[in-house]
Amino acid sequence: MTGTPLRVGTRASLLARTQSGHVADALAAALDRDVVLVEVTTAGDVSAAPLVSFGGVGVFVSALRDALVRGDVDVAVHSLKDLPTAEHPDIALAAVPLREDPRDVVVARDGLTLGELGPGARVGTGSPRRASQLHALGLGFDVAGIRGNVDTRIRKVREGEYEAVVLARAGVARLGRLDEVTEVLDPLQMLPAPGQGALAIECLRVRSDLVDDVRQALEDPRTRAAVTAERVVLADLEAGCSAPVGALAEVAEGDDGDELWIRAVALSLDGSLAVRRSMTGRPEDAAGVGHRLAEEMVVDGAGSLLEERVP
Ligand SMILES: NCc1[nH]cc(CCC(=O)O)c1CC(=O)O
Repeated sequence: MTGTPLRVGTRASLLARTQSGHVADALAAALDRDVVLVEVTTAGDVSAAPLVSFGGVGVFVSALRDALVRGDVDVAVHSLKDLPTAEHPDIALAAVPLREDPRDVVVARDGLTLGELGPGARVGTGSPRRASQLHALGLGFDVAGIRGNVDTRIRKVREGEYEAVVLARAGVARLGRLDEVTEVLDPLQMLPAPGQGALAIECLRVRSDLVDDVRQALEDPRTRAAVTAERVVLADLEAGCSAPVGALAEVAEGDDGDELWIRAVALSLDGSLAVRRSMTGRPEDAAGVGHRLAEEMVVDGAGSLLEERVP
């Protein structure tokens, strides 16, 4: 290996460093180059305030993007679900690697499942999407906000502060903590966040050779199609609706080539109202499928879920 090392920017958390480390190894092998990880601290890592209080989804992402734009790093690795749906003018989503299992999981006391927890059980999540779907189960959970990394959240169950927490399986898996999981949630009951379990590898658009190399090295076209459809649904619903949204698309071989299947839900915060829809289409038309699905959901009332039910 020769030349200057490729600088891969990562958040400093253990989860981020673990997933970025895998990306760095894969890039080093595919490009036959030295690769170094560069840690970038983000507002989301520093503040313990609820995420919604300081600008929502973009907080984990902007510091890494700033480092790309400044030229401090060549490549940035994010959890794709943390990316804002709007494209950045100067930054390309160079690659979407094969995603992990996108489902949510439960870590509950005494090995319990959600169905085995009693009414009034205190279940921790900081995500409106998870909170509303927990309420929608109708089990009377006391859904309470929680912050902190995966480790902290699991510890809060151990220490009795919460009877259960809901987490992304992908994050728990990347940290090697799957033995703590007491239930893997069926997407029928808990649709994951759009892009959950997938990584986003970004580079500056002007560095088109690097964009090509990174795509060649890491891209999984089926994951790209799936997350494209999911994120289009989110973007379209965000335009006319601030309700929590879950979406999960899968691409599988059909009789006539690959087929994309997507399910999505938008809910009122208290979970009492939900619009659920699914659709199939071709992976090449992933964005089109997402647009049509969102349109059907709006016709079904997704846009007015929150306005009518402000608590
Ligand atoms: N919200 C923060 C966040 N961003 C990505 C993951 C997990 C990994 C992933 O979904 O790719 C998590 C933790 C969680 O939701 O449990």
